[in-house]
Amino acid sequence: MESVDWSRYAAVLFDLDGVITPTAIVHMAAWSELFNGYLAEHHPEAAPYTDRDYFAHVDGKPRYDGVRDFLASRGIGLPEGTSDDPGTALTVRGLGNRKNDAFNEVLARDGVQPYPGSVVLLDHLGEVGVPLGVVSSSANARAVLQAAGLLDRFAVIVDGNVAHELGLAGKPAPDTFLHAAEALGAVAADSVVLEDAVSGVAAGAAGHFGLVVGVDRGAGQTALTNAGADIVVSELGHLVPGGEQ
Ligand SMILES: O=P(O)(O)OC[C@H]1O[C@@H](O)[C@H](O)[C@@H](O)[C@@H]1O
Repeated sequence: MESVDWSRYAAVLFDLDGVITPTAIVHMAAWSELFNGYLAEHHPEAAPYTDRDYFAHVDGKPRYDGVRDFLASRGIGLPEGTSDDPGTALTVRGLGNRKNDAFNEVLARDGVQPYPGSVVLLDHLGEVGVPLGVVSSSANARAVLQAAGLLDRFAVIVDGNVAHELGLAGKPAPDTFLHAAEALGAVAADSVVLEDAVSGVAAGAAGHFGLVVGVDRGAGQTALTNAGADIVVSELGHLVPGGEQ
């Protein structure tokens, strides 16, 4: 794997969960608990939810889109409900909120340690002086960055709340990435996207970013390449000069 000459770029945009922090694993566990509990109780005839469903229907998308898209894969449609539905409500938003409670319990209990290789890359980019942004579908992105001690590394954070307030379409649409690049004073062609989810890589490709890096944490090299990744790595430290071994 060749390292990247980061000084060529005007902005670098990171997805968070699964790219900077291993919190994709926490999301995956919370989703599995939610969907398997729901299916067992209400649709025992349906095929159980697996990690394959996560990568195909949920990974990288805004919370309620993930609920809706997974349920649709089993032919199930629920009323949308409202964002303040309790976790017991049998609505798209109620189920999403139930999962969010489980995610936040684990976050409070275990804290977050970033991937060491991702910190190596962030340190290097800090030295190069490229403006950095986080573009995450998660409404919990700030809390996760804070817990990881990395909140101050990023000049711009476009999370699930910002997207909602500004009415930006979620990944796989490119809108949140384009907004972050613009906020950093850069155009897409001079900016880099780093993503572990097929939906996020597809968003980077749709936005015609200068470099789309797929980070394979389980989605698979082929799936990320097919979604539009220019290169795929397993570890962000490999993208730092001298860090490719
Ligand atoms: O429910 P949240 O924290 O707003 O996050 C939404 C999504 O955020 C993405 O970053 C994760 O990859 C998904 O697993 C998660 O479902």
